[in-house]
Amino acid sequence: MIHYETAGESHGTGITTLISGFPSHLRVDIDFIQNELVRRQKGYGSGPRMKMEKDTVEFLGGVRWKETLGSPISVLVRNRDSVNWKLQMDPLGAPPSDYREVVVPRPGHADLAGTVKYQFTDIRNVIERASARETVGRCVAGSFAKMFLNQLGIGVGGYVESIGGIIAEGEINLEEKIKAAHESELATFDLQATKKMMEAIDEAREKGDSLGGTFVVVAFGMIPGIGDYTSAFRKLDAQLAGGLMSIPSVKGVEIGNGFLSAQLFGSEAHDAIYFNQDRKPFSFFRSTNRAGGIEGGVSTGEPIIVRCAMKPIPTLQKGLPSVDIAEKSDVVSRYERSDVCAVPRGLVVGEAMMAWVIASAVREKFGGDSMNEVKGNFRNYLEYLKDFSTKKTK
Ligand SMILES: Cc1cc2nc3c(=O)[nH]c(=O)nc-3n(C[C@H](O)[C@H](O)[C@H](O)COP(=O)(O)O)c2cc1C
Ligand SMILES: C=C(O[C@@H]1CC(C(=O)O)=C[C@@H](OP(=O)(O)O)[C@H]1O)C(=O)O
Repeated sequence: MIHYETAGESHGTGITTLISGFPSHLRVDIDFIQNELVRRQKGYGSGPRMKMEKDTVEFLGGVRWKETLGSPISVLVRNRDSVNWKLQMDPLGAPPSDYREVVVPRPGHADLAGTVKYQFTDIRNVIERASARETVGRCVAGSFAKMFLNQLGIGVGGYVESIGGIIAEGEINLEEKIKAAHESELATFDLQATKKMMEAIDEAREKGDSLGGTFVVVAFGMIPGIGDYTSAFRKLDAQLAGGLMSIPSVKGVEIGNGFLSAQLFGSEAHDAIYFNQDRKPFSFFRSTNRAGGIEGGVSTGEPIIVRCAMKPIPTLQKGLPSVDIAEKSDVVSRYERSDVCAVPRGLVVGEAMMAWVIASAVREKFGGDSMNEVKGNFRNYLEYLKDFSTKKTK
């Protein structure tokens, strides 16, 4: 029901995002959207490009006087770096006489597979669109999803859990971890680990290498019944896995205790069901949340917890063995510039994707053309949950 698409190359004019399916009268908080884009640019380990860009949204359609109109929303974020690529990226020009095609693919990037697929000889054509520059558009779309969910009391946040095998630790709850992460240069909550992670990033940079890590994204204020067990494609866990896995360099997605649960007895792995009349609107609850808030592809009402693993950045200053696709000769992969570690930036994109997937399932459940209608349908459902919790059926 909601849909987004992005267009644009990393060094072209900019990234446009076309978003459809949001109701009218959704308040648009421009400061919030801008702040999300600032968050996506930050993080120790970011490369020179992030100092160059100053991502700023320009609305081209769908928003009037700080509210959505119900029509498709079109947003442009310009690439500041594009001034340095005018001739190389000119949509209507021709290659400059001194132009040299990129012929050495980077292992780990889309370079070789993308070039052979689209029958290019110039790897530049792949680099431009496979670049995670595109994720600025995801964060624009995700900001709309977050603003929509916030109106219904659902919030999405997250934190970096590990970088290069250094794991953040601390006996604090999820909300506290996320709050602390907002203050940290690496979006993590453990000060000691942050220091070690920064040292590891420095070491990787000095060695011409790169690092990956893990981040955790969480949705709070969930109600039971979002997503669907009746269709493979509408399962919330499947949608989340797809959305988060689509982020460049994310190679693993885990819902709740996913991989750990494979080693346990059932009695240790599931979340027993309890009842407490004082809990409103839904009186059924769990004292653990090993399932990460989803059973059978449907939200249980507990927070949704998803962990993602990002592989190390593929562009290495020291290079990796590769092959020149024109000459068919052994070479070392090329380097211009790059992030050394992008896990804190990946986290922000992860939050955007989680918000998008949940907003999509919420839109599907509650329909409505205006925010009033959405909220009315939502309130009716809360009433139903209350009845479900209080009325005995036998
Ligand atoms: C926020 C973010 C920033 C990234 N920055 C870089 C970068 O500077 N250099 C690079 O080679 N890869 C970077 N990547 C990763 C590549 O885009 C990614 O590995 C590549 O597109 C291949 O896709 P895959 O890893 O999903 O197979 C970044 C990823 C994200 C999410
Ligand atoms: C531009 C962004 O990320 C880029 C993602 C990226 C890659 O290969 O994925 C490579 C780098 O770009 P460049 O080659 O121009 O230095 C990153 O800076 C961004 O996130 O806005």
